[in-house]
Amino acid sequence: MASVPSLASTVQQRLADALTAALPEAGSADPLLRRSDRADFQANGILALAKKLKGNPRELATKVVGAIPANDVLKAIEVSGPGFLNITITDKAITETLAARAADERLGVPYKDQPGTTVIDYAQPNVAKEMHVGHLRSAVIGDAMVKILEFAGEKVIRRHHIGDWGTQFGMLIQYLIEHPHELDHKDADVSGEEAMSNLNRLYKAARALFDSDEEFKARSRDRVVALQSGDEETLALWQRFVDESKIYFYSVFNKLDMEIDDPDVVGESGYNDMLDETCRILEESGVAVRSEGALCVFFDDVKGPDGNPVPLIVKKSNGGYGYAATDLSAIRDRVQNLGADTLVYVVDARQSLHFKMVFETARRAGWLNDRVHAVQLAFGTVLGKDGKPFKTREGETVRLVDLLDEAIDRATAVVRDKAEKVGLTEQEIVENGRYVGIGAVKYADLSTSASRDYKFDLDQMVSLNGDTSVYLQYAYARIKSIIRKAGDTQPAAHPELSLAPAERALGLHLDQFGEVLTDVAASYEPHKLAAYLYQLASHLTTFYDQCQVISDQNAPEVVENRLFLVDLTARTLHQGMALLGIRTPERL
Ligand SMILES: NC(=[NH2+])NCCC[C@H](N)C(=O)O
Repeated sequence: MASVPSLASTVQQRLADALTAALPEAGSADPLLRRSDRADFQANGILALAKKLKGNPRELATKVVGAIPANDVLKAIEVSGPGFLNITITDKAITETLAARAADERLGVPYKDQPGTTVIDYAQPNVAKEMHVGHLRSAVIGDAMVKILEFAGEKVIRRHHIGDWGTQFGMLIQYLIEHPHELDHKDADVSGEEAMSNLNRLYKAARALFDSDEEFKARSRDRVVALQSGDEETLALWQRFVDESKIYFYSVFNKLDMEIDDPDVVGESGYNDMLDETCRILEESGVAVRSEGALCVFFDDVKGPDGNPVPLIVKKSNGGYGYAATDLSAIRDRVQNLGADTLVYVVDARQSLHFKMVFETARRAGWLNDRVHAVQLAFGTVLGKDGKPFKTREGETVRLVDLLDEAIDRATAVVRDKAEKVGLTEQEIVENGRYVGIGAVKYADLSTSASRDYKFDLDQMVSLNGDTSVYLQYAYARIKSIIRKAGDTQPAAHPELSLAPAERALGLHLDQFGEVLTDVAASYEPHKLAAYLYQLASHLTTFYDQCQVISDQNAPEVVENRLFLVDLTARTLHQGMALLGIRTPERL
């Protein structure tokens, strides 16, 4: 089905046409249309135009209004104040537009004008290490962006750039060689928890030995050399660490109700074969230069506290490669082999300097250019209730799984509280508890601008009132229960009916869904979608206060039109939440 133009864009177009007709000397001026409290929309563009044309704004405004041909979208246009236009839409146009949206399975949301290929780098934990709240943010924000971009028609390739390479593996592998049963499982289907606790135990033991035993340290260093030179036995053991960690990662992602496909997990090690060439190209083109034995890229605007330039080191003086060489190789791969024209990195803001230097280096090398660009969707730190970086009382990093389990427990209690009234089975309580708990965690993250730090506060997250996912999930379930009561039929719209103020407000908000999604797909700001959905639920609440849906007092077509409105609201909520990666249970 074709996309449905929003009423705002229809009005904008009519005003722009009238502007050109009435004031040809204005060229193509923007009427600057905004939603407004005084009417449905307000256009402020004539003020600026009057200044430019040295005319009287009210006179110009009157002229523009006179040039609008008769139509059944605009009910009233008033010139007000110094030369604003207050615009009211007809009820008929609102209902007809909504009916067109309802008839489309995409709710009339347009596809991107020129879809391209985006490679998005997100959900990138580190092998043999616990996942923490920072990994949660990357996963949650990244997953939402993947869904939003795909919905917009973009081709999206996911890359989970896990930390699976580095000198620490020498120590781990050497320890495993000397204690060969440390990663053995009791039975074949080992749980993620068990896998991680094995890795943790091994890591701690290896670390302790490494720090206390010089001979083990030496053997570990030799092991790094063996790993880097591709020794088969060493690589096979390294692979065991990766596989064991994946069992754990996948169990966490599964708990997060997130799909991660194994072929999309291309960790740092996946670029090993490219590192030499990447450095050779950079050196030969003069982008990178030798400095104190290391291969470096310098930037005019990157200096340390002492005023000396801080370079990006692509190859260390001992010949080793680091994080930067890998990321530069990944850019080449993503652009040249995967055909990306956009690269998105959902990574902690604390790595912003790294990405700034990596992107600039890639531009100098020509891998990024006018046609191919890269952005870091940088996110802030997760704070505890006290406003300090999130730590346990003992000062340790909080384990992600513990948090998720606690969120699910709290949410299950909330669901259970109301379960009897709704008539939920035990199985539904458990399932809904998961959806509400995981939804709460995701929504808390997605409803604040990613660049800001946010407080991880479970009490607030599962609160039934306020800007939370449960509030939205209840709004959805309530509509579903009304629709079930009405007999579960597909309600039709009645454009001939006049609308109450709360119906118009709800309707006009519903009409903005596509615009919001287009904006979010372009700006990488999923919090705008969360804000839109919260406002939608708030409009719905006002609507319930002011308008009865099913009532003997209402004519049957009023009932049906209201059912139509709430049904479209439910579909919009469902679609919007799904794009944020959050489920909306039918009964709650
Ligand atoms: N291409 C990248 N560097 N992606 C980000 C990787 C994040 C890294 N594994 C971390 O835990 O901090």
